Amino acid sequence: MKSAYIHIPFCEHICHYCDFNKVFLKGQPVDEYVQSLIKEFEIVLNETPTQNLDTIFVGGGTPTSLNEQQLETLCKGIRKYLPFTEGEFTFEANPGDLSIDKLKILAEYGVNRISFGVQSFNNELLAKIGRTHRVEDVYSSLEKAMQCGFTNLSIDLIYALPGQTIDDFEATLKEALDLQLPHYSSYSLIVEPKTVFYNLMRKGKLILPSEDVEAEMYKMLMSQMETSGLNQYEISNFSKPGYESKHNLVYWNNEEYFGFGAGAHGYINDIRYSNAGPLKKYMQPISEGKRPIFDQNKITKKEKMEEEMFLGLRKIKGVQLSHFHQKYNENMMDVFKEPIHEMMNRGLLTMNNDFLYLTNRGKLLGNEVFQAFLL
Ligand SMILES: C[S@@+](CC[C@H](N)C(=O)[O-])C[C@H]1O[C@@H](n2cnc3c(N)ncnc32)[C@H](O)[C@@H]1O
Ligand SMILES: C[S@@+](CC[C@H](N)C(=O)[O-])C[C@H]1O[C@@H](n2cnc3c(N)ncnc32)[C@H](O)[C@@H]1O
Ligand code: SF4
Repeated sequence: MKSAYIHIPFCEHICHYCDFNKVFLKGQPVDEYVQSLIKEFEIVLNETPTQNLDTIFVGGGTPTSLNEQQLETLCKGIRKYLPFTEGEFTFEANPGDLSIDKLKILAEYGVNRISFGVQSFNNELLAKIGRTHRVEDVYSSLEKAMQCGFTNLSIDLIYALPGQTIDDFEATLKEALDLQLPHYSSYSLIVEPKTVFYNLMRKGKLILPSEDVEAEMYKMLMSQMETSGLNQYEISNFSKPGYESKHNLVYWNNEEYFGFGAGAHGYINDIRYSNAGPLKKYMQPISEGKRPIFDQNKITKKEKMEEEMFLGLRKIKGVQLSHFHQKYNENMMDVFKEPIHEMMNRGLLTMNNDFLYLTNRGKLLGNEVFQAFLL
């Protein structure tokens, strides 16, 4: 499998929790940015010819903050330069941003999956975390998307938000699940440096649910998803059979992908790289026909094996011993003897005949487990 990620770094508002690479849309050189992206496709594909991509993911920032014309130009450029015939083609969207005209353009160019940043079904909480959409927008956006023929729809939720109670999250989950979508992602809030929430926290003005409450919310999430027939396939991701996000599985399976756009990261021919994040630093080299690389690293075999574990253990089915042997010609139980034993003794990892995977307790302490594999 091979993929492409394309980053659109514009947002019509900045949420209080978000530290992704993004800028306030107003006054930005959006047309020039779209042209730079297309030029970047051309430069990179020239340098690294590729047979076929299995998935494309346009994320952000907010891809749907582009206007109709910009969306169409971008989609045309994608289809012209990226070798993609069939597979998963996702756009991220903010509820309320998608007009029928925009949806028609996406459909026309082969987009077949939309992931909406819903976050919560509580209008008060939405306002508190700095979102501008309201619950009504979620319903109208989903309805429009379905009208335009989209069936592979997903929503993102965040839990353990400031002031959020277990009952509140339960109500949000119920509304989300009543929609009977084929895919859901639900992340626990991370308070990231340089965000509004971080500053509030430092001043002691951010009241967050306790760790115990957060763990309760996660357990409730898993059990409600299961009751609704959704299969947990990764720490934070749930789907109906066949609707797992193939793009994200490329990351967790430690496979390769191009990263296009400001701040995007990629992994091609054993090199992990990231593009320059600030718009000017991204666009300048491209205008001279050069790649906008900020940093790159050749990945050694040892690092590759570590990443295989670090990423692969996020999947609920875990990492496969026979696949590891086939890929690296090494025995996983030898290479990672110590962390595997330690994590198994602590009841965080377990094993069946060919898979090493997280226990229920391990799912709650995932980050500790993943870290242990960085030798
Ligand atoms: C970077 S956003 C981009 C998509 C779109 N602009 C949006 O806001 O929905 C992708 C997802 O990351 C999640 N996310 C962003 N910041 C987060 C944080 N600090 N903690 C937990 N989840 C976060 C949100 O669920 C969000 O939908
Ligand atoms: C947090 S995930 C949400 C995925 C969503 N839940 C789904 O199922 O499609 C998506 C975000 O991760 C970030 N992201 C993903 N791949 C990336 C890459 N290759 N380079 C930079 N950022 C990336 C982007 O900010 C993007 O909005
Ligand atoms: S969460 Fe989405 S809309 Fe909000 S600032 Fe981040 S990228 Fe923009």
